Amino acid sequence: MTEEKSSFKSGFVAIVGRTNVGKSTLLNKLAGRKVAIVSEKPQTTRNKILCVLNREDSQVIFLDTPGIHKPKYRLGEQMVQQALGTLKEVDAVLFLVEANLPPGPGDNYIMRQFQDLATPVLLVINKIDLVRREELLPLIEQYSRMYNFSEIVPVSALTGENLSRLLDAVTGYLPEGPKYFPEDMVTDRPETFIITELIREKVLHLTSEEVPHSVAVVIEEMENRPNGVVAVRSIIYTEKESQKAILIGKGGQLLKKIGQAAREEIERLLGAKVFLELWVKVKPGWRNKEAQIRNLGYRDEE
Ligand SMILES: Nc1nc2c(ncn2[C@@H]2O[C@H](COP(=O)(O)OP(=O)(O)OP(=O)(O)O)[C@@H](O)[C@H]2O)c(=O)[nH]1
Repeated sequence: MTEEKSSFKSGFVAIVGRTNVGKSTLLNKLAGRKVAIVSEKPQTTRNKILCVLNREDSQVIFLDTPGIHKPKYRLGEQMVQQALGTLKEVDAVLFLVEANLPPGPGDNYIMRQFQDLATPVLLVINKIDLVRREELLPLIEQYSRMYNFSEIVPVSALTGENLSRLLDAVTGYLPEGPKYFPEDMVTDRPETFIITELIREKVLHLTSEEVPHSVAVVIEEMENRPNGVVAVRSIIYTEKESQKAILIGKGGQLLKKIGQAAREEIERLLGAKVFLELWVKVKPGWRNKEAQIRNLGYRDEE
């Protein structure tokens, strides 16, 4: 994890909205040429990282949560529950609607998922270039009667109007945190990268200075099991036997703690149950960079 000044903010933001509201257009415009990561792989039961937006003082990771949208076919209860779990755990939710249409059944369906949700929901009224100003106010009033939105931001994803205001608003809901992704990274496996970083972060938090910051984490295997569990096998490389012993701890206690803490966060990221297997190996001179390169080149059997 890159060291940042304490005021750096980062977090996860779920984007929801029915088809055609302009989700892709918005993301492309927000990311501009700075898009670091776009995952093309369709993932039906897992949260998909849509893009990672880097600003000077923040990093926003936008997630898609497929189970929230009005189902074209009957979604499994498990998938809906997972999606709702995601909404609970992200730092903010962006709910996209269209300025040129009144709230419809698709919008209502999504808003019903927000009931009892503590996460701030920002209403983004898109396509304001299609309506006159005086039409906007009644629409804003209509939506605010339907749900207690934390903020309402009218934008045009097409022209870019008000998008910087939207980003400022979103950043306001992010906690202080690390830069999860390097700015120049381009990969279609962002999850793999972030999982190694989460494990590494737990190692650093739960060990003393005797274990240097140069531990490397590699994902050996990642598999989506038919029961919806994502199985991850990961190796933590240390430089010396003594460091390995520290990491494992008495009776394996520390490694267990690291695994538990990392697993909870990986589950939050993927929106799925995770089975995490951690191994510690000694490899003198193993540099972190090599681990990253290896992870970026990671492939699964498909
Ligand atoms: N006038 C106008 N058109 C927009 C705006 N944003 C998106 N559109 C148009 O709306 C249509 C749908 O936009 P998309 O970005 O594909 O919508 P989406 O929500 O990603 O759609 P799905 O992928 O089907 O969920 C496209 O024709 C866009 O050009 C906007 O701010 N103003």
